[in-house]
Amino acid sequence: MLEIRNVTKSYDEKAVLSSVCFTLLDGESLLLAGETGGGKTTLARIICGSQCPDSGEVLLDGRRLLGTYRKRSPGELADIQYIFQDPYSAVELTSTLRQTLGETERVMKRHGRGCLPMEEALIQTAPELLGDMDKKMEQFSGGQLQRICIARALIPRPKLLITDESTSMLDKDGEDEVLDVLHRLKRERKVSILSVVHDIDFSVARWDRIAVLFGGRIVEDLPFGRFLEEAAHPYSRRLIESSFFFGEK
Ligand SMILES: Nc1ncnc2c1ncn2[C@@H]1O[C@H](COP(=O)(O)OP(=O)(O)OP(=O)(O)O)[C@@H](O)[C@H]1O
Repeated sequence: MLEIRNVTKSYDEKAVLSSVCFTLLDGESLLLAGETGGGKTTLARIICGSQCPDSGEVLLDGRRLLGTYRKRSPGELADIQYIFQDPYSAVELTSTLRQTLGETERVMKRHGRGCLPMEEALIQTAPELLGDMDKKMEQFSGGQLQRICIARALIPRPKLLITDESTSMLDKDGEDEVLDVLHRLKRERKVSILSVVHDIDFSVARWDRIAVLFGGRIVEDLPFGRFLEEAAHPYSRRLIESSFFFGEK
């Protein structure tokens, strides 16, 4: 279980996160929505260790995780994997699929850690690419690249996947395929998912919970199915209205 306790973060004395608290249970999926520039990515980076909070704690299975990558053990780093918004800049485009996935396998082995073989990871997210191991990354579509990034993230056998606007650069088909993969991983491999989003698509009712970050705090935290009716904070209501105004995707 992931537990965030009173996390604060300021940039140049501007408070971005003020005492953020929430928990994410094993195998649970949480959408983290909030205003633009509201600190969602900062919070996600603090959880995975690429940024240090000013104060507060991140705990995984009751263990306090230290500030940044350098202070975390290989096992703690393996436990939390991050999927970036832009799959094109998350990979080396001139490398082959085999090199891309093989590098993560090698790093895990170097640290003496067991891992999911790359072919098995690919079967979970993009089985149709198993015959394309020697193709270069630049030959794949954005949706395929994002699913390759998810396969790479599975190799260390993580407990938690953090996705940061990971479908926002994809077309509708690519988005649907990535969401299908994430929900299947949660269901079948019991991976917890924390998904940072700008807007909420209420037609994809497969998330367990929605939390809303506003003014540096979590102002709403409800089961997905109760959010439309029970969300009370004005910003949550705005999220709902804009979702219906612009039409569900
Ligand atoms: N390294 C940094 N140095 C200074 N300011 C930063 C830094 N990273 C983020 N910020 C600022 O902190 C605020 C929160 O940024 P963050 O990216 O976490 O928000 P967000 O909710 O993910 O935004 P968006 O929805 O637009 O992606 C913004 O005002 C941003 O400009």
